[in-house]
Amino acid sequence: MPKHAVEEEHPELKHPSTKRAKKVDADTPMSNLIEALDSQESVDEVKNVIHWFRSKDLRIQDNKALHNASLLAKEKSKPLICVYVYSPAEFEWHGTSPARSDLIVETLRLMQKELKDLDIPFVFVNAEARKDIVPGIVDFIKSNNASHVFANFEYEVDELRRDIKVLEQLSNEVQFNLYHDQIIVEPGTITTGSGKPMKVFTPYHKTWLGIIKDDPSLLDTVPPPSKNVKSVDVKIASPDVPPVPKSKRFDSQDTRERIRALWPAGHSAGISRLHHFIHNKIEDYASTRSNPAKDSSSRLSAYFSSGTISVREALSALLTYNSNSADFSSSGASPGVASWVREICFRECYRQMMVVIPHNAMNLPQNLKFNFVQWEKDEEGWEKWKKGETGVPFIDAGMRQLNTEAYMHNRLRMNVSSYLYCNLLIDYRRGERYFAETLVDWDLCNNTQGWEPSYTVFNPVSQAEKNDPEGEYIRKWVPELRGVEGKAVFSPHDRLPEAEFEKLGYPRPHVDWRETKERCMQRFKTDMAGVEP
Ligand SMILES: Cc1cc2nc3c(=O)[nH]c(=O)nc-3n(C[C@H](O)[C@H](O)[C@H](O)COP(=O)(O)OP(=O)(O)OC[C@H]3O[C@@H](n4cnc5c(N)ncnc54)[C@H](O)[C@@H]3O)c2cc1C
Repeated sequence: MPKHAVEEEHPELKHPSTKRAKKVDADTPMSNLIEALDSQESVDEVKNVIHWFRSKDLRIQDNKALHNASLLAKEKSKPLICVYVYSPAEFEWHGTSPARSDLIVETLRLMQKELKDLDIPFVFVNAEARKDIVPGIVDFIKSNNASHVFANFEYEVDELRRDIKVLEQLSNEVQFNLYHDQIIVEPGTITTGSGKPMKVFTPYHKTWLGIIKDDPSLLDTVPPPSKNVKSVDVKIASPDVPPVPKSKRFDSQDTRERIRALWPAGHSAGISRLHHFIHNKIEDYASTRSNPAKDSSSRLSAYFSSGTISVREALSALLTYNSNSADFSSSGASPGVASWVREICFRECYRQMMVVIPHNAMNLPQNLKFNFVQWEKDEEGWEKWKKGETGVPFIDAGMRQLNTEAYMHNRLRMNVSSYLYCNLLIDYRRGERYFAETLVDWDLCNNTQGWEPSYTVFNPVSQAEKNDPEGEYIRKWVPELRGVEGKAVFSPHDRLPEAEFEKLGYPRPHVDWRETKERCMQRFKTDMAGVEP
Protein backbone atom coordinates (compact mmCIF):
# COMPACT_ATOMS: atom_id res chain seq x y z
CA MET A 1 0.00 0.00 0.00
CA PRO A 2 1.53 3.35 -0.94
CA LYS A 3 2.49 5.41 2.06
CA HIS A 4 0.16 8.32 1.32
CA ALA A 5 -2.76 5.91 1.48
CA VAL A 6 -1.74 4.83 4.99
CA GLU A 7 -1.84 8.47 6.00
CA GLU A 8 -5.21 9.04 4.37
CA GLU A 9 -6.74 6.28 6.41
CA HIS A 10 -4.79 7.18 9.54
CA PRO A 11 -4.48 10.95 9.81
CA GLU A 12 -2.97 10.54 13.27
CA LEU A 13 0.12 9.11 11.55
CA LYS A 14 0.73 12.15 9.36
CA HIS A 15 4.28 13.40 9.23
CA PRO A 16 6.33 16.00 7.41
CA SER A 17 8.60 15.11 4.48
CA THR A 18 12.05 13.78 5.27
CA LYS A 19 13.53 16.96 3.79
CA ARG A 20 11.53 19.03 6.25
CA ALA A 21 12.60 16.67 9.04
CA LYS A 22 16.22 17.35 8.28
CA LYS A 23 15.61 21.08 8.49
CA VAL A 24 14.04 20.66 11.92
CA ASP A 25 17.07 18.62 13.00
CA ALA A 26 19.42 21.31 11.76
CA ASP A 27 17.74 24.04 13.79
CA THR A 28 16.21 22.28 16.76
CA PRO A 29 13.20 23.54 18.73
CA MET A 30 15.24 22.95 21.90
CA SER A 31 18.00 25.31 20.76
CA ASN A 32 15.38 27.86 19.69
CA LEU A 33 13.73 27.68 23.09
CA ILE A 34 17.03 28.03 24.96
CA GLU A 35 17.84 31.05 22.82
CA ALA A 36 14.47 32.61 23.58
CA LEU A 37 14.86 31.92 27.30
CA ASP A 38 18.34 33.40 27.34
CA SER A 39 17.21 36.55 25.60
CA GLN A 40 14.49 37.31 28.15
CA GLU A 41 14.93 40.44 30.15
CA SER A 42 14.91 39.75 33.84
CA VAL A 43 11.85 40.92 35.73
CA ASP A 44 12.89 42.39 39.06
CA GLU A 45 9.59 43.18 40.67
CA VAL A 46 8.01 40.02 42.04
CA LYS A 47 4.21 39.93 42.05
CA ASN A 48 2.37 36.63 42.01
CA VAL A 49 4.36 33.47 41.26
CA ILE A 50 2.97 30.61 39.14
CA HIS A 51 4.06 27.00 38.77
CA TRP A 52 2.67 25.38 35.63
CA PHE A 53 2.42 21.58 35.99
CA ARG A 54 2.61 19.47 32.85
CA SER A 55 1.64 15.80 32.51
CA LYS A 56 5.26 14.76 33.18
CA ASP A 57 5.95 16.35 36.57
CA LEU A 58 2.86 15.44 38.54
CA ARG A 59 4.23 15.61 42.07
CA ILE A 60 4.92 18.25 44.65
CA GLN A 61 7.92 16.37 46.10
CA ASP A 62 11.33 16.87 44.53
CA ASN A 63 9.93 19.03 41.75
CA LYS A 64 12.68 21.41 40.67
CA ALA A 65 10.58 24.15 39.10
CA LEU A 66 7.94 24.03 41.83
CA HIS A 67 10.63 24.19 44.49
CA ASN A 68 12.23 27.26 42.90
CA ALA A 69 8.84 28.90 42.45
CA SER A 70 8.17 28.35 46.13
CA LEU A 71 11.56 29.75 47.17
CA LEU A 72 10.91 32.96 45.24
CA ALA A 73 7.36 33.35 46.56
CA LYS A 74 8.55 32.79 50.12
CA GLU A 75 11.50 35.15 49.85
CA LYS A 76 9.30 37.96 48.52
CA SER A 77 6.27 37.07 50.67
CA LYS A 78 4.14 36.62 47.57
CA PRO A 79 1.57 33.91 46.88
CA LEU A 80 2.33 30.84 44.81
CA ILE A 81 -0.39 29.59 42.44
CA CYS A 82 -0.27 26.20 40.73
CA VAL A 83 -1.97 25.53 37.42
CA TYR A 84 -2.49 22.68 34.97
CA VAL A 85 -3.81 23.22 31.46
CA TYR A 86 -6.45 20.63 30.77
CA SER A 87 -6.95 19.98 27.08
CA PRO A 88 -9.11 17.01 26.03
CA ALA A 89 -7.82 17.57 22.49
CA GLU A 90 -4.26 17.08 23.72
CA PHE A 91 -5.17 13.67 25.14
CA GLU A 92 -6.73 12.83 21.75
CA TRP A 93 -3.76 14.12 19.78
CA HIS A 94 -1.28 11.95 21.60
CA GLY A 95 -3.64 8.98 21.64
CA THR A 96 -3.36 8.86 25.45
CA SER A 97 -4.84 5.65 26.85
CA PRO A 98 -7.75 5.49 29.32
CA ALA A 99 -5.33 4.04 31.90
CA ARG A 100 -2.89 6.93 31.60
CA SER A 101 -5.68 9.53 31.39
CA ASP A 102 -7.21 8.17 34.58
CA LEU A 103 -3.84 8.02 36.34
CA ILE A 104 -3.18 11.66 35.43
CA VAL A 105 -6.55 12.89 36.66
CA GLU A 106 -6.38 10.89 39.90
CA THR A 107 -2.86 12.18 40.53
CA LEU A 108 -4.03 15.76 39.98
CA ARG A 109 -6.77 15.17 42.54
CA LEU A 110 -4.28 13.92 45.14
CA MET A 111 -1.89 16.78 44.42
CA GLN A 112 -4.63 19.33 44.88
CA LYS A 113 -5.26 17.98 48.40
CA GLU A 114 -1.56 18.12 49.26
CA LEU A 115 -1.31 21.68 47.96
CA LYS A 116 -4.45 22.73 49.81
CA ASP A 117 -2.76 21.74 53.09
CA LEU A 118 -0.07 24.26 52.15
CA ASP A 119 -2.65 26.94 51.31
CA ILE A 120 -1.48 26.81 47.69
CA PRO A 121 -4.33 27.00 45.18
CA PHE A 122 -4.15 24.44 42.37
CA VAL A 123 -6.43 25.39 39.48
CA PHE A 124 -7.22 24.22 35.97
CA VAL A 125 -7.28 26.19 32.74
CA ASN A 126 -9.53 24.61 30.16
CA ALA A 127 -8.25 24.47 26.58
CA GLU A 128 -10.83 22.59 24.54
CA ALA A 129 -8.73 22.62 21.35
CA ARG A 130 -4.95 22.40 21.17
CA LYS A 131 -4.78 25.87 19.67
CA ASP A 132 -6.37 27.18 22.88
CA ILE A 133 -3.47 26.02 25.06
CA VAL A 134 -1.09 28.93 24.49
CA PRO A 135 -3.68 31.74 24.63
CA GLY A 136 -5.31 30.02 27.61
CA ILE A 137 -2.17 29.88 29.74
CA VAL A 138 -0.97 33.34 28.66
CA ASP A 139 -4.33 34.84 29.55
CA PHE A 140 -4.24 33.06 32.89
CA ILE A 141 -0.74 34.32 33.67
CA LYS A 142 -1.61 37.90 32.76
CA SER A 143 -5.01 37.93 34.47
CA ASN A 144 -3.46 36.70 37.69
CA ASN A 145 -0.90 39.44 37.83
CA ALA A 146 2.03 37.05 37.76
CA SER A 147 5.56 38.28 37.32
CA HIS A 148 7.30 34.90 37.35
CA VAL A 149 6.24 31.57 35.86
CA PHE A 150 8.03 28.31 36.57
CA ALA A 151 7.75 24.99 34.73
CA ASN A 152 9.82 21.94 33.85
CA PHE A 153 11.06 21.25 30.32
CA GLU A 154 9.20 18.81 28.11
CA TYR A 155 11.48 17.58 25.33
CA GLU A 156 9.10 16.84 22.45
CA VAL A 157 8.78 19.13 19.44
CA ASP A 158 5.21 20.34 19.97
CA GLU A 159 5.81 21.01 23.63
CA LEU A 160 9.04 22.92 22.98
CA ARG A 161 7.29 25.00 20.31
CA ARG A 162 4.41 25.67 22.68
CA ASP A 163 6.86 27.07 25.24
CA ILE A 164 8.48 29.28 22.60
CA LYS A 165 5.06 30.74 21.74
CA VAL A 166 4.24 31.31 25.40
CA LEU A 167 7.51 33.15 25.82
CA GLU A 168 6.81 35.32 22.78
CA GLN A 169 3.35 36.20 24.02
CA LEU A 170 4.56 37.06 27.50
CA SER A 171 6.72 39.60 25.72
CA ASN A 172 9.18 40.27 28.52
CA GLU A 173 6.50 41.33 30.99
CA VAL A 174 6.72 38.04 32.83
CA GLN A 175 9.80 35.94 33.46
CA PHE A 176 9.49 32.32 32.31
CA ASN A 177 11.86 29.86 34.04
CA LEU A 178 12.23 26.30 32.82
CA TYR A 179 14.08 23.49 34.66
CA HIS A 180 15.48 20.10 33.66
CA ASP A 181 13.54 17.91 36.03
CA GLN A 182 12.80 14.71 34.12
CA ILE A 183 16.40 13.57 34.06
CA ILE A 184 19.66 13.56 36.02
CA VAL A 185 21.96 14.73 33.22
CA GLU A 186 20.72 17.53 30.98
CA PRO A 187 19.88 16.22 27.50
CA GLY A 188 22.28 17.28 24.78
CA THR A 189 25.20 17.77 27.15
CA ILE A 190 26.87 14.37 26.82
CA THR A 191 29.08 14.79 23.80
CA THR A 192 31.61 12.91 21.71
CA GLY A 193 35.26 13.84 21.46
CA SER A 194 34.38 16.21 18.62
CA GLY A 195 31.81 18.01 20.76
CA LYS A 196 28.70 16.59 19.04
CA PRO A 197 25.90 15.14 21.18
CA MET A 198 26.50 11.43 21.79
CA LYS A 199 23.97 9.24 20.00
CA VAL A 200 25.34 5.77 20.77
CA PHE A 201 24.16 4.16 23.97
CA THR A 202 27.30 2.33 25.22
CA PRO A 203 29.61 5.36 25.35
CA TYR A 204 26.70 7.52 26.55
CA HIS A 205 26.15 5.10 29.44
CA LYS A 206 29.82 5.08 30.38
CA THR A 207 30.02 8.88 30.42
CA TRP A 208 26.70 9.22 32.25
CA LEU A 209 27.84 6.83 35.01
CA GLY A 210 31.08 8.81 35.36
CA ILE A 211 29.24 12.13 35.67
CA ILE A 212 27.07 10.82 38.49
CA LYS A 213 29.95 9.14 40.27
CA ASP A 214 31.96 12.37 40.17
CA ASP A 215 29.06 14.53 41.28
CA PRO A 216 26.59 12.63 43.48
CA SER A 217 24.91 15.96 44.32
CA LEU A 218 23.11 15.53 40.98
CA LEU A 219 20.96 13.04 42.85
CA ASP A 220 20.02 15.45 45.63
CA THR A 221 16.31 15.95 45.96
CA VAL A 222 14.52 19.19 46.82
CA PRO A 223 11.77 19.62 49.42
CA PRO A 224 8.09 20.23 48.64
CA PRO A 225 6.91 23.86 48.49
CA SER A 226 6.47 25.85 51.69
CA LYS A 227 3.12 26.97 52.97
CA ASN A 228 1.78 30.03 51.17
CA VAL A 229 2.30 33.15 53.23
CA LYS A 230 -0.46 35.08 51.52
CA SER A 231 -3.82 34.03 50.18
CA VAL A 232 -4.81 34.92 46.65
CA ASP A 233 -8.01 35.16 44.68
CA VAL A 234 -7.34 33.17 41.53
CA LYS A 235 -9.02 34.34 38.34
CA ILE A 236 -10.20 32.68 35.09
CA ALA A 237 -9.49 29.10 36.07
CA SER A 238 -11.50 26.40 37.75
CA PRO A 239 -10.68 24.86 41.13
CA ASP A 240 -12.44 21.67 40.02
CA VAL A 241 -10.20 18.80 38.98
CA PRO A 242 -11.21 18.05 35.37
CA PRO A 243 -12.86 14.78 34.45
CA VAL A 244 -11.18 12.19 32.26
CA PRO A 245 -12.10 13.19 28.68
CA LYS A 246 -15.19 11.28 27.51
CA SER A 247 -13.42 9.37 24.76
CA LYS A 248 -10.79 8.25 27.26
CA ARG A 249 -13.00 6.69 29.89
CA PHE A 250 -12.73 3.02 30.79
CA ASP A 251 -15.18 0.71 29.06
CA SER A 252 -16.52 -0.55 32.42
CA GLN A 253 -16.32 -0.16 36.16
CA ASP A 254 -14.54 -3.53 36.33
CA THR A 255 -11.78 -2.34 34.02
CA ARG A 256 -11.39 0.83 36.04
CA GLU A 257 -11.03 -1.08 39.30
CA ARG A 258 -8.62 -3.59 37.82
CA ILE A 259 -6.37 -0.91 36.33
CA ARG A 260 -6.47 1.29 39.42
CA ALA A 261 -5.48 -1.68 41.60
CA LEU A 262 -2.50 -2.34 39.34
CA TRP A 263 -1.45 1.31 39.08
CA PRO A 264 -2.57 3.19 42.17
CA ALA A 265 -2.22 6.93 41.68
CA GLY A 266 -0.01 9.28 43.61
CA HIS A 267 3.45 9.89 44.93
CA SER A 268 3.25 7.70 48.01
CA ALA A 269 2.04 4.72 45.93
CA GLY A 270 5.04 5.24 43.61
CA ILE A 271 7.50 5.61 46.46
CA SER A 272 6.33 2.49 48.26
CA ARG A 273 6.63 0.56 44.98
CA LEU A 274 10.17 1.91 44.60
CA HIS A 275 11.19 0.85 48.10
CA HIS A 276 9.60 -2.56 47.73
CA PHE A 277 11.54 -3.05 44.50
CA ILE A 278 14.87 -1.94 45.96
CA HIS A 279 14.58 -3.98 49.13
CA ASN A 280 12.99 -7.12 47.72
CA LYS A 281 13.63 -7.46 44.02
CA ILE A 282 16.55 -5.50 42.68
CA GLU A 283 19.22 -8.10 43.46
CA ASP A 284 17.54 -10.61 41.13
CA TYR A 285 16.87 -8.03 38.43
CA ALA A 286 19.93 -8.73 36.25
CA SER A 287 19.36 -12.45 36.13
CA THR A 288 15.58 -12.46 35.78
CA ARG A 289 14.60 -9.24 34.02
CA SER A 290 14.16 -10.87 30.64
CA ASN A 291 11.89 -13.60 31.95
CA PRO A 292 8.36 -12.19 31.75
CA ALA A 293 6.92 -14.91 33.99
CA LYS A 294 9.09 -13.70 36.86
CA ASP A 295 7.70 -10.18 36.51
CA SER A 296 10.82 -9.01 38.29
CA SER A 297 11.12 -5.48 36.95
CA SER A 298 10.07 -2.46 39.02
CA ARG A 299 6.81 -1.60 37.22
CA LEU A 300 7.66 2.01 37.92
CA SER A 301 7.38 3.24 34.33
CA ALA A 302 3.88 4.71 34.80
CA TYR A 303 5.22 6.74 37.73
CA PHE A 304 8.29 7.95 35.88
CA SER A 305 6.40 8.85 32.72
CA SER A 306 3.83 10.98 34.59
CA GLY A 307 6.52 12.30 36.92
CA THR A 308 4.61 11.00 39.92
CA ILE A 309 8.00 10.07 41.32
CA SER A 310 11.30 11.51 40.11
CA VAL A 311 14.36 9.71 38.82
CA ARG A 312 16.37 11.61 41.44
CA GLU A 313 14.20 10.13 44.18
CA ALA A 314 14.80 6.67 42.74
CA LEU A 315 18.56 7.05 42.38
CA SER A 316 19.05 8.79 45.72
CA ALA A 317 17.23 5.88 47.42
CA LEU A 318 19.50 3.57 45.48
CA LEU A 319 22.56 5.54 46.55
CA THR A 320 21.70 4.87 50.20
CA TYR A 321 21.13 1.22 49.38
CA ASN A 322 24.46 1.11 47.51
CA SER A 323 26.38 1.95 50.73
CA ASN A 324 26.21 5.68 49.92
CA SER A 325 28.15 5.20 46.73
CA ALA A 326 27.08 6.86 43.47
CA ASP A 327 29.18 4.40 41.51
CA PHE A 328 26.46 2.45 39.72
CA SER A 329 28.81 0.76 37.27
CA SER A 330 29.23 -3.00 37.33
CA SER A 331 32.37 -2.59 39.44
CA GLY A 332 30.73 -0.25 41.96
CA ALA A 333 27.34 -1.89 42.43
CA SER A 334 25.77 -5.33 42.47
CA PRO A 335 24.71 -6.78 39.08
CA GLY A 336 21.06 -6.07 39.91
CA VAL A 337 21.66 -2.44 40.81
CA ALA A 338 23.98 -1.79 37.87
CA SER A 339 21.60 -3.39 35.45
CA TRP A 340 18.55 -1.43 36.69
CA VAL A 341 20.41 1.88 36.61
CA ARG A 342 21.40 1.03 33.02
CA GLU A 343 17.71 1.06 32.12
CA ILE A 344 17.27 4.44 33.79
CA CYS A 345 20.18 5.58 31.66
CA PHE A 346 18.40 4.32 28.52
CA ARG A 347 15.51 6.56 29.47
CA GLU A 348 17.89 9.52 29.75
CA CYS A 349 19.71 8.67 26.52
CA TYR A 350 16.36 8.62 24.70
CA ARG A 351 15.65 12.13 26.00
CA GLN A 352 19.01 13.30 24.69
CA MET A 353 18.23 11.69 21.31
CA MET A 354 14.83 13.37 21.21
CA VAL A 355 16.36 16.76 21.77
CA VAL A 356 19.06 16.33 19.15
CA ILE A 357 16.97 14.38 16.58
CA PRO A 358 13.64 16.12 17.07
CA HIS A 359 12.04 14.74 13.92
CA ASN A 360 11.67 11.53 15.89
CA ALA A 361 8.71 13.11 17.70
CA MET A 362 7.01 13.80 14.35
CA ASN A 363 5.93 10.30 13.31
CA LEU A 364 9.20 9.76 11.50
CA PRO A 365 11.85 7.12 12.17
CA GLN A 366 15.26 8.16 13.42
CA ASN A 367 16.73 6.42 10.40
CA LEU A 368 14.76 8.33 7.77
CA LYS A 369 15.37 5.66 5.15
CA PHE A 370 12.71 3.53 6.84
CA ASN A 371 10.18 6.15 5.81
CA PHE A 372 10.50 4.85 2.25
CA VAL A 373 9.38 1.31 3.04
CA GLN A 374 6.09 0.35 1.39
CA TRP A 375 4.08 -1.25 4.15
CA GLU A 376 1.37 -3.88 3.71
CA LYS A 377 -2.31 -3.32 4.23
CA ASP A 378 -3.13 -6.46 6.17
CA GLU A 379 -6.20 -5.52 8.15
CA GLU A 380 -6.85 -9.09 9.22
CA GLY A 381 -3.29 -9.37 10.55
CA TRP A 382 -3.64 -6.00 12.28
CA GLU A 383 -6.83 -7.05 14.08
CA LYS A 384 -5.28 -10.36 15.10
CA TRP A 385 -2.16 -8.63 16.38
CA LYS A 386 -4.18 -6.18 18.47
CA LYS A 387 -6.34 -8.91 20.00
CA GLY A 388 -3.52 -11.37 20.58
CA GLU A 389 -4.82 -13.90 18.05
CA THR A 390 -1.93 -14.19 15.61
CA GLY A 391 -1.45 -17.88 16.37
CA VAL A 392 2.04 -17.21 17.74
CA PRO A 393 1.81 -17.84 21.49
CA PHE A 394 4.55 -15.47 22.73
CA ILE A 395 3.14 -12.59 20.64
CA ASP A 396 -0.43 -13.30 21.67
CA ALA A 397 0.50 -13.54 25.35
CA GLY A 398 2.20 -10.12 25.18
CA MET A 399 -0.73 -8.43 23.45
CA ARG A 400 -3.21 -9.95 25.88
CA GLN A 401 -1.15 -8.73 28.81
CA LEU A 402 -1.18 -5.25 27.25
CA ASN A 403 -4.94 -5.29 26.71
CA THR A 404 -5.59 -6.50 30.26
CA GLU A 405 -3.00 -4.62 32.32
CA ALA A 406 -2.32 -1.52 30.17
CA TYR A 407 1.30 -2.68 30.51
CA MET A 408 3.56 -5.14 28.76
CA HIS A 409 6.86 -6.68 29.82
CA ASN A 410 9.84 -5.17 27.98
CA ARG A 411 10.86 -8.46 26.34
CA LEU A 412 7.39 -8.73 24.85
CA ARG A 413 7.39 -5.11 23.67
CA MET A 414 10.50 -5.96 21.67
CA ASN A 415 8.92 -9.07 20.21
CA VAL A 416 5.46 -7.81 19.34
CA SER A 417 6.85 -4.68 17.67
CA SER A 418 9.25 -6.69 15.54
CA TYR A 419 6.46 -9.10 14.62
CA LEU A 420 4.17 -6.26 13.51
CA TYR A 421 6.50 -4.37 11.24
CA CYS A 422 8.76 -7.22 10.10
CA ASN A 423 6.52 -10.28 9.82
CA LEU A 424 3.21 -8.56 9.11
CA LEU A 425 5.01 -5.68 7.37
CA ILE A 426 2.46 -3.27 8.84
CA ASP A 427 3.58 0.33 9.26
CA TYR A 428 5.36 0.42 12.62
CA ARG A 429 3.67 3.75 13.37
CA ARG A 430 0.33 2.01 13.73
CA GLY A 431 1.78 -0.20 16.45
CA GLU A 432 3.45 2.72 18.12
CA ARG A 433 0.12 4.53 18.20
CA TYR A 434 -1.69 1.44 19.54
CA PHE A 435 0.82 1.32 22.39
CA ALA A 436 0.11 4.99 23.18
CA GLU A 437 -3.62 4.27 23.14
CA THR A 438 -3.26 1.34 25.50
CA LEU A 439 -0.23 1.71 27.80
CA VAL A 440 -0.49 3.25 31.25
CA ASP A 441 3.19 4.23 31.01
CA TRP A 442 3.17 5.79 27.55
CA ASP A 443 6.14 8.07 27.12
CA LEU A 444 6.80 9.56 23.71
CA CYS A 445 10.59 9.37 23.98
CA ASN A 446 10.68 5.76 25.15
CA ASN A 447 7.89 4.58 22.90
CA THR A 448 9.07 6.06 19.61
CA GLN A 449 12.60 4.90 20.23
CA GLY A 450 11.39 1.47 21.32
CA TRP A 451 9.52 1.30 18.01
CA GLU A 452 12.43 2.53 15.89
CA PRO A 453 12.47 0.09 12.96
CA SER A 454 15.56 -2.03 12.44
CA TYR A 455 16.72 -5.04 10.46
CA THR A 456 16.56 -7.33 13.50
CA VAL A 457 13.70 -9.77 13.12
CA PHE A 458 12.96 -11.48 16.42
CA ASN A 459 12.03 -15.15 16.27
CA PRO A 460 9.12 -15.36 18.73
CA VAL A 461 9.48 -19.10 19.18
CA SER A 462 13.15 -19.11 20.13
CA GLN A 463 12.62 -15.91 22.12
CA ALA A 464 9.92 -17.67 24.12
CA GLU A 465 12.03 -20.79 24.61
CA LYS A 466 14.88 -18.69 25.92
CA ASN A 467 13.02 -16.17 28.06
CA ASP A 468 9.94 -18.10 29.14
CA PRO A 469 11.56 -21.54 29.31
CA GLU A 470 8.72 -23.18 31.25
CA GLY A 471 6.05 -21.53 29.10
CA GLU A 472 4.52 -20.07 32.28
CA TYR A 473 3.97 -16.60 30.84
CA ILE A 474 2.32 -18.03 27.73
CA ARG A 475 0.04 -20.28 29.77
CA LYS A 476 -0.92 -17.40 32.04
CA TRP A 477 -2.05 -15.14 29.21
CA VAL A 478 -3.24 -17.66 26.63
CA PRO A 479 -5.68 -19.92 28.47
CA GLU A 480 -6.31 -22.03 25.32
CA LEU A 481 -2.76 -23.34 25.79
CA ARG A 482 -2.85 -24.05 29.52
CA GLY A 483 -3.14 -27.78 29.02
CA VAL A 484 -0.40 -28.02 26.38
CA GLU A 485 2.64 -29.76 27.80
CA GLY A 486 6.33 -29.32 27.11
CA LYS A 487 7.79 -27.37 24.23
CA ALA A 488 4.65 -27.65 22.12
CA VAL A 489 3.35 -24.62 23.98
CA PHE A 490 5.82 -22.40 22.10
CA SER A 491 4.54 -23.38 18.66
CA PRO A 492 1.47 -25.62 19.03
CA HIS A 493 0.49 -25.55 15.37
CA ASP A 494 3.83 -27.02 14.29
CA ARG A 495 4.50 -29.23 17.27
CA LEU A 496 1.19 -30.95 17.94
CA PRO A 497 -0.61 -33.50 15.77
CA GLU A 498 -3.23 -31.68 13.73
CA ALA A 499 -6.23 -33.21 15.50
CA GLU A 500 -4.83 -32.24 18.88
CA PHE A 501 -4.15 -28.69 17.71
CA GLU A 502 -7.69 -28.35 16.38
CA LYS A 503 -9.12 -29.22 19.80
CA LEU A 504 -7.38 -26.26 21.45
CA GLY A 505 -9.53 -23.60 19.83
CA TYR A 506 -6.34 -21.59 19.29
CA PRO A 507 -5.76 -19.85 15.93
CA ARG A 508 -3.33 -21.07 13.29
CA PRO A 509 -0.40 -18.74 12.63
CA HIS A 510 -1.58 -15.85 10.49
CA VAL A 511 1.69 -15.86 8.55
CA ASP A 512 4.67 -18.15 8.17
CA TRP A 513 7.54 -16.67 10.19
CA ARG A 514 10.37 -17.75 7.91
CA GLU A 515 8.70 -16.66 4.68
CA THR A 516 7.71 -13.30 6.10
CA LYS A 517 11.19 -12.72 7.47
CA GLU A 518 12.54 -13.19 3.93
CA ARG A 519 9.84 -10.91 2.51
CA CYS A 520 10.72 -8.24 5.05
CA MET A 521 14.46 -8.38 4.38
CA GLN A 522 13.80 -8.15 0.66
CA ARG A 523 11.34 -5.27 1.06
CA PHE A 524 13.62 -3.24 3.31
CA LYS A 525 16.53 -3.79 0.99
CA THR A 526 14.66 -2.87 -2.19
CA ASP A 527 12.71 0.09 -0.82
CA MET A 528 15.64 1.69 0.93
CA ALA A 529 18.20 1.09 -1.81
CA GLY A 530 19.57 4.37 -3.06
CA VAL A 531 17.00 6.58 -1.31
CA GLU A 532 18.17 9.95 -0.18
CA PRO A 533 15.94 11.27 2.58
C1 LIG B 1 8.42 -1.12 21.46
C2 LIG B 1 8.69 -0.55 22.83
C3 LIG B 1 7.86 0.44 23.33
C4 LIG B 1 8.10 0.99 24.61
N1 LIG B 1 7.26 1.97 25.08
C5 LIG B 1 7.50 2.54 26.29
C6 LIG B 1 6.68 3.59 26.78
O1 LIG B 1 5.74 4.06 26.12
N2 LIG B 1 6.95 4.07 28.03
C7 LIG B 1 8.00 3.62 28.79
O2 LIG B 1 8.21 4.11 29.90
N3 LIG B 1 8.80 2.65 28.32
C8 LIG B 1 8.58 2.08 27.11
N4 LIG B 1 9.41 1.08 26.65
C9 LIG B 1 10.57 0.69 27.47
C10 LIG B 1 10.33 -0.46 28.47
O3 LIG B 1 9.71 -1.54 27.85
C11 LIG B 1 9.52 -0.03 29.69
O4 LIG B 1 10.04 1.16 30.23
C12 LIG B 1 9.56 -1.09 30.80
O5 LIG B 1 9.07 -2.31 30.29
C13 LIG B 1 8.71 -0.64 31.96
O6 LIG B 1 8.70 -1.61 32.98
P1 LIG B 1 9.41 -1.33 34.37
O7 LIG B 1 8.99 -0.01 34.90
O8 LIG B 1 9.15 -2.51 35.23
O9 LIG B 1 10.92 -1.25 33.93
P2 LIG B 1 12.28 -1.55 34.73
O10 LIG B 1 12.91 -2.69 34.02
O11 LIG B 1 12.08 -1.67 36.16
O12 LIG B 1 13.16 -0.27 34.37
C14 LIG B 1 13.15 0.90 35.20
C15 LIG B 1 12.79 2.11 34.38
O13 LIG B 1 13.76 2.34 33.37
C16 LIG B 1 13.12 2.83 32.19
N5 LIG B 1 13.31 1.83 31.13
C17 LIG B 1 13.32 0.49 31.25
N6 LIG B 1 13.55 -0.09 30.05
C18 LIG B 1 13.68 0.92 29.17
C19 LIG B 1 13.93 0.97 27.77
N7 LIG B 1 14.10 -0.12 27.03
N8 LIG B 1 13.98 2.19 27.18
C20 LIG B 1 13.83 3.33 27.90
N9 LIG B 1 13.59 3.34 29.23
C21 LIG B 1 13.52 2.14 29.85
C22 LIG B 1 11.64 2.97 32.51
O14 LIG B 1 11.39 4.30 32.93
C23 LIG B 1 11.46 1.97 33.64
O15 LIG B 1 10.37 2.27 34.49
C24 LIG B 1 9.20 0.52 25.38
C25 LIG B 1 10.02 -0.48 24.86
C26 LIG B 1 9.77 -1.00 23.60
C27 LIG B 1 10.68 -2.09 23.07
